[in-house]
Amino acid sequence: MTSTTTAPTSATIRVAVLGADGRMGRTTCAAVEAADGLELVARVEQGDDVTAVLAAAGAQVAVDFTHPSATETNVHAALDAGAHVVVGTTGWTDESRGRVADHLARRADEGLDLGVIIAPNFGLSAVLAGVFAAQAARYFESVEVIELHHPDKADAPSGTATHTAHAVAAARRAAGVAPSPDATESGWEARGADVDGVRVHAVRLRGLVAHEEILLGNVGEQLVIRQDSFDRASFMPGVVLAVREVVGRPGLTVGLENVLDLG
Ligand SMILES: NC(=O)C1=CN([C@@H]2O[C@H](COP(=O)(O)OP(=O)(O)OC[C@H]3O[C@@H](n4cnc5c(N)ncnc54)[C@H](OP(=O)(O)O)[C@@H]3O)[C@@H](O)[C@H]2O)C=CC1
Ligand SMILES: O=C(O)C1=N[C@H](C(=O)O)C[C@H](O)C1
Repeated sequence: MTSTTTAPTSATIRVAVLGADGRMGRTTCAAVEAADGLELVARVEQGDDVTAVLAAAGAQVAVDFTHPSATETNVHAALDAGAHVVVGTTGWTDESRGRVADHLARRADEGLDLGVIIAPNFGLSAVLAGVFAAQAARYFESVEVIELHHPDKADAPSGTATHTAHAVAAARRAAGVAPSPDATESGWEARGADVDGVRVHAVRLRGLVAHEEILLGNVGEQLVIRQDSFDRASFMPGVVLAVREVVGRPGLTVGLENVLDLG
């Protein structure tokens, strides 16, 4: 059931959380309530009319931690309500991001400069791991990505690993590096997903939260870049930062590294 509060106070950013009953939603609601200058005005759940709830609550920023099948619809509904959006949910493609960019452009034409930040990972260790991997990628003959998660996760490979693989692939293309060598002739199902030419392996294991390794190899040497989120609290500084930033950052931003000026 949706709950809202009314009566805006001037200096605060009014925040709605979509997927409020989920693992990330619950943690985000608590982080928003604890953060200076943020006020939690709506907890939105499956079946709610997102545009109506956000408008009634006077939400300035919607934070989406729902499901890959729902997140794009939620973002359009939030933009219809005149809210900026911070998205942590995975499952985005060039096409769905393009439709959000078009929606933002239409709102800007109507005189409303809104921002959307889509970040596959809000954890600093994961953001830095992706940036470091992209920096290192051109210097190694081989690169593969392993992501490891709790077994209740809906999607594979993870949004973070997909984002990392694209960044690594782009860096290697820009530097003219050849594809990773691979003499595999059979058993391709054991070699992981092909994401932009980079092999990505997904592990699901009880006890894990969210973890990523980028393996880079040359003759006689290996570099392993690894990050671990042991607790969902690790995502919260990034979420709070994105909420504060998005109100002054019109248009679409993809990846927290760009908010942190690491991109
Ligand atoms: N960017 C980041 O740093 C992180 C991103 N994630 C991503 O966030 C997403 C959510 O993860 P997690 O919290 O673990 O998942 P959960 O399944 O724990 O929570 C998802 C919540 O969203 C609800 N929901 C589903 N569809 C809708 C909808 N259409 N409108 C509103 N609410 C909806 C679910 O309700 P119900 O149970 O009724 O279906 C549930 O309460 C995933 O895509 C995950 O990969 C996770 C961690 C960090
Ligand atoms: O589902 C999760 O838990 C996580 N999802 C995101 C992803 O798919 O990359 C971020 C983090 O890895 C946790």
